[in-house]
Amino acid sequence: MKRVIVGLSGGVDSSVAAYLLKAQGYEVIGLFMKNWHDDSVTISDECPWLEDSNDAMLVADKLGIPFQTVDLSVQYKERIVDYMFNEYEKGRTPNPDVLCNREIKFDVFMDIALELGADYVATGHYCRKGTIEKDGKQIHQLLAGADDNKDQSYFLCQLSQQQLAKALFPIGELQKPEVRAIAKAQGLITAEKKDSQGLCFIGKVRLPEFLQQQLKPKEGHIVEVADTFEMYSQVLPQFDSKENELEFLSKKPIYHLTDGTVVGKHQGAHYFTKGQRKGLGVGGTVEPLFVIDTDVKENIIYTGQGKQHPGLYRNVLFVTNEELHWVREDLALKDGETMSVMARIRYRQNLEKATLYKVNSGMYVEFENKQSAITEGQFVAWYLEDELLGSGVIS
Ligand SMILES: Nc1ncnc2c1ncn2[C@@H]1O[C@H](COP(=O)(O)OP(=O)(O)OP(=O)(O)O)[C@@H](O)[C@H]1O
Repeated sequence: MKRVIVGLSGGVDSSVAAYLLKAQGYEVIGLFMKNWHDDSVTISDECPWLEDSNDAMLVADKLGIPFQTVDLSVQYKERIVDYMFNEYEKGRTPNPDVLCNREIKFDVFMDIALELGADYVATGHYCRKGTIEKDGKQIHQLLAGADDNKDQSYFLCQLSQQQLAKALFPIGELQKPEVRAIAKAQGLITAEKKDSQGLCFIGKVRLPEFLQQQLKPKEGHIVEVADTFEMYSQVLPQFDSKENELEFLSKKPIYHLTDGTVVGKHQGAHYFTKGQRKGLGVGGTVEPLFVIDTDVKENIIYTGQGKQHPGLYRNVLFVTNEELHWVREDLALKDGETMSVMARIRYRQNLEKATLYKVNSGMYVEFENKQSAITEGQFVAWYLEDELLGSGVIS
C-alpha cells in the first residue's frame, strides 16, 4: 500500500484531499505545519494557526488517519519572511505563496514526509498532474485545475520535475462546490469554513502592518505624473535587431521628481507596489491615483490618475537566466529560439497571448496586448493550453 502524507491545513480543500486519498486505498497521514514562532515577527492575535491546527486534527480524527504537527517556523522565517523583507526593501514585490510552495511545502515539508516513509506528498491545491513518456523518459506535467475559478497552478509555477514526481493533487479534477459537498457529506467540520486569503503566511494581518515591523517608516513625496507625460521618446529609435527593440521596450521609464506635481506625502516608498490604489491618502483628484512606479532609493512614489494611465502599461518584460525556471525542462528554449504561449503575470489574471524570446542573458516575454502593472519581483508564468511550462521572476 502506498503511503501519502497530506498537508492538512485545517481548510476544506486539504480535508477533502485526505478523504479522497483514503477512499482510493492509500495509507494516509495528515501533517500540519506551524510556520510561525510566537517571538518571530508578530502577526497579531487574530492569526488563526492554533484554530487551524485544531481543525486539521479533528478532520484527521474523523477520517481515522494518524496526525502530526511539525514546526517549520525557523525555516519559514529564513526562506520566506526574510526574503519578503529583502525584496520590499529593494522596491520589488515578492510572491510569498509561490515561494512557500517551492521552498517549504515541496521542499522542507516534503523531505520530512519522505523521511516518514511517504511515497507521495499531497496538497489541496486546485491543479492536476499529468505524466507522459518522451524519449523513454517519464515527464511530469503541471496542469491547471478543472475549476477555472480556482485554478492554483500559478502558485506551483516554480516546482521542479523532482518535486512534481512526488506530488499528488487529489482535488484537481473537482469544482469547489463539489469539494464542499463532499466535506459536508462526510461530516467534516471544515465543510463551511471560509477560504483562506491566498497569502499563505500573513493570515489575517494586513500587509502594511506586517512590513512596518521591519521596514522603518521614512517620509517622502508622492508625485502625480500627467497622463500626457511622454513615457518613451515620441519617435521610437530605429532598432537593428529584435533583441534591441525588446530591450528598449522592457525598460521602465525613469521618472524624476520634476516630471510631475507633488500631491502628498507617504511614509516609505518600500511599502508600496506598482498598480496599488489604496493607502496613498491623497484625495481630491478626478479619478483615483494609482502607483505607476516607486523609487526606493530616492524614496519617491510616482502616481497617475485612473486605471488607464499610460505609465501603468507595458507589453515586454525580462527574466534573467538566474530567475528563469522551466517545469518542462525538456521544452526549455535555447538562445535565439522563440515560442508562442499564453502567459499571466499574477494569480487570477486571464491568460494573455505572448511570445517568449530566449537571448543570451535571459528571456523576454512580449505580450500581444499591453499589460497593466507589470511588477518587478512578481512571477510571470507561461502555458500551452492548460499546461504550465515555466515561470520566472520579472526583473
Ligand atoms: N499549515 C499547513 N500545514 C500543512 N499543509 C498546509 C498548510 N497550509 C497549507 N497547506 C497545504 O497547501 C495547500 C494549499 O494551501 P492554501 O493556503 O492555498 O490553502 P487553500 O487552497 O485554502 O486550501 P485549504 O482549504 O486546504 O486550506 C493546502 O490545501 C494544504 O494541503
